[in-house]
Amino acid sequence: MFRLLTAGESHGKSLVGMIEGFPSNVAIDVAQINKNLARRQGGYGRGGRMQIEKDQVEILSGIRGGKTLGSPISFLIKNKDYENWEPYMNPIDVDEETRKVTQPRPGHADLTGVIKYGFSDIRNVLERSSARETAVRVAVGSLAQQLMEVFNIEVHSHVTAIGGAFLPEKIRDIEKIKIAETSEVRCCDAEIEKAMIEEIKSAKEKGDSLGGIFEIHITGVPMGLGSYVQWDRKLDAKLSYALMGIQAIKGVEIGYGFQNAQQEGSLVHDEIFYGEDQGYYRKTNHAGGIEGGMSNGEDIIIRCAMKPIPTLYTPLKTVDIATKEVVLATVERSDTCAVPAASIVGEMVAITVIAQEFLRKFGSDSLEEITKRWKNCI
Ligand SMILES: Cc1cc2nc3c(=O)[nH]c(=O)nc-3n(C[C@H](O)[C@H](O)[C@H](O)COP(=O)(O)O)c2cc1C
Ligand SMILES: C=C(O[C@@H]1CC(C(=O)O)=C[C@@H](OP(=O)(O)O)[C@H]1O)C(=O)O
Repeated sequence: MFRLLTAGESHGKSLVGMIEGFPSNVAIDVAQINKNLARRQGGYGRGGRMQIEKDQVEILSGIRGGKTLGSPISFLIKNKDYENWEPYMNPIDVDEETRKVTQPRPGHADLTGVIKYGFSDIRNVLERSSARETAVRVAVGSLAQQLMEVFNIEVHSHVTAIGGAFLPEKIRDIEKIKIAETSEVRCCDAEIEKAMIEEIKSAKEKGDSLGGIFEIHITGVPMGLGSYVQWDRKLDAKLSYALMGIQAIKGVEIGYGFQNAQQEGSLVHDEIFYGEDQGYYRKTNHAGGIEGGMSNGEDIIIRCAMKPIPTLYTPLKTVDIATKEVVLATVERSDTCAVPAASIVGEMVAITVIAQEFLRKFGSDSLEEITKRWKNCI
């Protein structure tokens, strides 16, 4: 079981991550981390900031000669944009009155953040509440992903809805889902992809924004991660907690969660079969691979709903916190839609939870120890 902390302001010098409890002797490919960072920066609908940044991880500790040491892993991801923001973001010396932000954006952390922490400048809030922070969680997830790949556990995702454009069918063929990797909006259906892009174009023209839904599939997860014995050990609870922790995620569904609620049990529960070769198995997976708070050996399937981006180029009404006058909300440079980017964050956050629970079950000192215990169990 490992824990993680992230730090860093969006336009500060750097983002920082620290992981404690990651096992030793795991081979780490930095190129794979950077590939995931690049995937998170992509997707149709992103704003100008992504033209400035080219996220790359710099490992500071915990890895030697390409293998983990079991000691805390720390790393940074530089913010290239800091050069442009240094006068406003220098940790020691800034002119607090220049470019003060006082017009809170509905839907963002701005208003409650300044009141909660006692600020007169919304910049003090938006810098940390920004989803720039998710780059760190993607880097952490990339380490978890590399550990899980040793045990044939893989994570994939695809975007199933953007605004009013959505995939009408539920796709359960992982090879089809992988096609999303080549799509600008990470959708695996060419027609729906076109409709999604049109939705984003039209929102952008209007100065509006969009949300959507993405789906995560995790394959190869053995039976028994998580537990039914205590509420806070349930795998579905842990996954939803972590995924809800991603900025703008407002709904998490396991399997056919909401649709199951509208059907009779006989149509919902996945019948149990046994075969000499595969052991226990199911012919359906309405449960999304989790029963009783434990992985049941089927693919884990999770959907996440993302609300529309709060910053609007055609802004909504708000109240200026300095004058208390009704004004239009601040327009910070912004994405129009970041559902494709969020799907990468979702993948990496989900695989982090799976890795944590995997280590809880199979031990967490060295890769060799974990492998022995895993082999005894499968
Ligand atoms: C990948 C990603 C990119 C985002 N980009 C923006 C953006 O450009 N502008 C914005 O206002 N919000 C953006 N958001 C959403 C805000 O960060 C989020 O709505 C805000 O922090 C308030 O938190 P909440 O929505 O969880 O309540 C983004 C979220 C994600 C996951
Ligand atoms: C920087 C990232 O996303 C940012 C998330 C974000 C927000 O409010 O969440 C606002 C925007 O920041 P900026 O005003 O600097 O353009 C996005 O670009 C990123 O994903 O790396």
